[in-house]
Amino acid sequence: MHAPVHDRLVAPFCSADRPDRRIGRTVLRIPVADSTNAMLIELGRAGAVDGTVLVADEQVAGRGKGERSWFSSRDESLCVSLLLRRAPGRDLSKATLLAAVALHEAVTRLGVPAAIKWPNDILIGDRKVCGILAEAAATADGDVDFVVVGFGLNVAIVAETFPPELRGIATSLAAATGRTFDCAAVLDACLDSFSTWVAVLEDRGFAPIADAWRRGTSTLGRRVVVSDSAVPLAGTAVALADDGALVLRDAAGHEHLVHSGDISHARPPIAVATASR
Ligand SMILES: O=C(O)CCCC[C@@H]1SC[C@@H]2NC(=O)N[C@@H]21
Repeated sequence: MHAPVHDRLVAPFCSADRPDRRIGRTVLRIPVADSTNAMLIELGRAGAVDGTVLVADEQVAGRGKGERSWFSSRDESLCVSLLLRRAPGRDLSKATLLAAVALHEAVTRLGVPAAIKWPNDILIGDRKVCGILAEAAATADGDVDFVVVGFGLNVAIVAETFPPELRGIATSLAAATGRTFDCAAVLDACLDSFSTWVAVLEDRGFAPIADAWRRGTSTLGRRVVVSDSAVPLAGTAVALADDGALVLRDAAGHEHLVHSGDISHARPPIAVATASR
């Protein structure tokens, strides 16, 4: 049985106490987390303030999308969660796309060409360098109390360290570029970027986030396959709807809204299965 999260926190390794920052004024650090998302939800229920960031040196039960686990490597990847209490950041679908925009910006500002795959994977080439999982915590009445946005960013993992099933589909900043990156500096860049984009959302609404997402994505215009839909669904990704759904046009010209789930980018030629609305 673990001690309560509060008792396991240690001094942060990146610049904490930055009042200028919207996200990460308070950075909490834990040597070993099961899941930073799970722990920050626990801290949020205990009253952690809006914008609190939790970073783990090591994460042993990282949660991925769709009940999957998330692989990380001590000192070679960032496992980070941040807490959004205030509207409109507390909206799960907005937070999901905002996180993609913020992390895409942080990675490209580090000089690494990257792209967003719908809804919020960050790719270098065709390989995933960063995954994002936004989770909502509910009040007793069932309303959203706060949202926790977690991201796992592969900073310095070398190709051979990835488990066999991830080799060929995952990469890290260092593996993709041959350069050296410092986790603390990368975290700083990410928190600066989150701070900027949360402020944009609060001041100007969601439209600038959606526009930045559209500029940063490699999904639009591509043929994609929805892997976990009940009916086989494939087609061309033609737009991002205002609510963050992906608009998919199938071979028959019918448009489908994909609100959640996983897609894969297909390389042509593909056999396009069609499905009606
Ligand atoms: O499947 C995905 O692409 C999402 C992966 C999200 C992983 C991060 S690592 C930090 C945070 N804590 C977790 O348990 N998951 C997220």
